[in-house]
Amino acid sequence: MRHRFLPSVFISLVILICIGFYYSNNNNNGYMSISVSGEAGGYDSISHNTIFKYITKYVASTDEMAENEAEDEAEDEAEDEDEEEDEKDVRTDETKTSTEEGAKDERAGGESTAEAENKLTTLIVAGFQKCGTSVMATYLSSHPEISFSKVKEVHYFDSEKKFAKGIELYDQHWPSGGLKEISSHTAGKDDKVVVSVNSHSYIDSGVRAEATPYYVSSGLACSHIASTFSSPSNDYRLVLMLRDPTDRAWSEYKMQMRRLDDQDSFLDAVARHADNLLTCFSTYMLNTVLVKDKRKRKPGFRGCVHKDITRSSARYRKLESALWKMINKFRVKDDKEGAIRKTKECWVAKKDGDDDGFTSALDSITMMYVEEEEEIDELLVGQVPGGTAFRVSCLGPKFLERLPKPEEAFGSDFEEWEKCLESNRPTMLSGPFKKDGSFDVGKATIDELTEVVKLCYRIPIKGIQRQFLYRSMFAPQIRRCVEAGIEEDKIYIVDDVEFRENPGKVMDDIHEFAGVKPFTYAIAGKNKEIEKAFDQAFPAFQKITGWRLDGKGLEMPSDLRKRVQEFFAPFNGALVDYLNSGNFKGTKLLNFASDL
Ligand SMILES: Nc1ncnc2c1ncn2[C@@H]1O[C@H](COP(=O)(O)OS(=O)(=O)O)[C@@H](OP(=O)(O)O)[C@H]1O
Repeated sequence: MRHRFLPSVFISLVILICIGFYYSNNNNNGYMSISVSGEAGGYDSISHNTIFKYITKYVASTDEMAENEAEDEAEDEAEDEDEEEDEKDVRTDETKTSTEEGAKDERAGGESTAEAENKLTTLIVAGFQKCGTSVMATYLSSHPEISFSKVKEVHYFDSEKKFAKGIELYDQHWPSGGLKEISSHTAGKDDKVVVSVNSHSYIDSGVRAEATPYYVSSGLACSHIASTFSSPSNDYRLVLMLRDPTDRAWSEYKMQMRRLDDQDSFLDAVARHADNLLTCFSTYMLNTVLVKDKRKRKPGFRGCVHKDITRSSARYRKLESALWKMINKFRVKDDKEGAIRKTKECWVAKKDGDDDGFTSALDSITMMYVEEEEEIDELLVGQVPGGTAFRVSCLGPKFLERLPKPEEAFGSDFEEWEKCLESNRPTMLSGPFKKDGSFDVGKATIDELTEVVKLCYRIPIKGIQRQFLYRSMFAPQIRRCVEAGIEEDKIYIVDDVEFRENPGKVMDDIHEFAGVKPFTYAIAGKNKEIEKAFDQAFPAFQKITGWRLDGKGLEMPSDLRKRVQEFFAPFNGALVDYLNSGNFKGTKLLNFASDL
């Protein structure tokens, strides 16, 4: 008994001595202590005891971590593909409630048409950006027979990568994995009826909805939609919202201004919470190295960074991946301990550095965030008291986006269009060109126009998008969708003026189009209430994107407005002709083109 027990005691002792030796060694080399700092600044060293406790905790929680990490990896993989637009609307579905009068009565009628036929219809608000899609999403998400996606914008059909992963990925955006959720109504405060979506049973039929206005502009989504929903029991409907193209373009400009404000406040937050970020990251690196697997991340890294930084999840993820890149740079492949040392140097050396190069963690983080990425050797900037300092730059200046003044921004859009026409003229049909060689939109057939637009706009593109003109070229984009296989009578066209002035009527038609029962929205037409309901349904959307129901302020310069209006006049003509020649549902009388 005694003999069997002794070896294990011996082994444990050796392990403990090794760990102790390892950390004492590291701590004695002048720059190896793990720095800890509070948000107020200043550093303390983590004692051996703390490290030991940390390791013990780490070992004890390995299984749990492995699970979390697997989840994190899956999530990261999915998230990495997301584009800027994809990040903007995280909806916690549990909070989704909407106050509606009369819902009880409406539901008393029994099953919806779609349910009765046991078919699933996916209703997609597929366009156009800045044309009121969020208001439409707010209404639809309040309808008792419509299960709305957990985020407003799903961005599945516009991504080759996501689409390749299969419909299951899409289905996950609905609470029951894509299956229709039937909501019921319970009496709420003041005898109003509360629609509570989450607490109800699920069925595999009915109507689910989402609103990704980028779909129609992506050039990819429509063919993906057409090929996905090809059976009558698994059908689709598209809603396309239209607005005066000049107002739409200006609304996009204003939104981008707000997003840049958000970027700047993110940068401020990084600077403000740099010490805290540094501390989190030190711990994160320690754990990463111990795990000895570069893909494994410490669960909770996100959790220990201040929410002002994580709030903008797209930006936060870029920052995190930059930090991760940095770890890999400092990693010495065949020498894990060396990797630890180097990784730590990068951070810990700064702890004692006062004025020489790195005045504080705050400076170093800010620098890392804004500077051009360089080779590892060039990152060495010399000695600071207490250790070697590494100047680390992980995110390039490209990450910092700036929006030119309106005239310049639209000006380069005009230029791009002209240049494209110029360079593609030889390959285009000769019909729509004027004598002076310029392209005559007014003379072009819808197919010629569509061809030109396809040639001229490279899509999809990433980052803050400057496609003010392109996104307002409605007709060719609708045409491209139809070419891709979307049936005209499965497209419902909404005119924004009619939608604002008579939302009840528009929604009645859409209910019929989607196959759900009529429903009266108590919030219809009341901007304040719509905004409230929208924030409830998609809490992060406004904060992250700068979305506003009414993007007040900043008038479009009048000369620019005139120029843009003139540019779009022939496009409006083409749109009216096209809609009237087709089998589209919804309105064909567009207020913004009423004088044509
Ligand atoms: N009821 C109603 N009907 C139509 N349009 C409305 C309505 N209410 C708001 N708006 C205007 O829609 C603009 C925002 O559009 P989206 O929600 O589609 O924006 S986004 O693409 O989701 O970012 C935004 O435009 P701007 O105010 O010009 O920026 C809103 O004012």
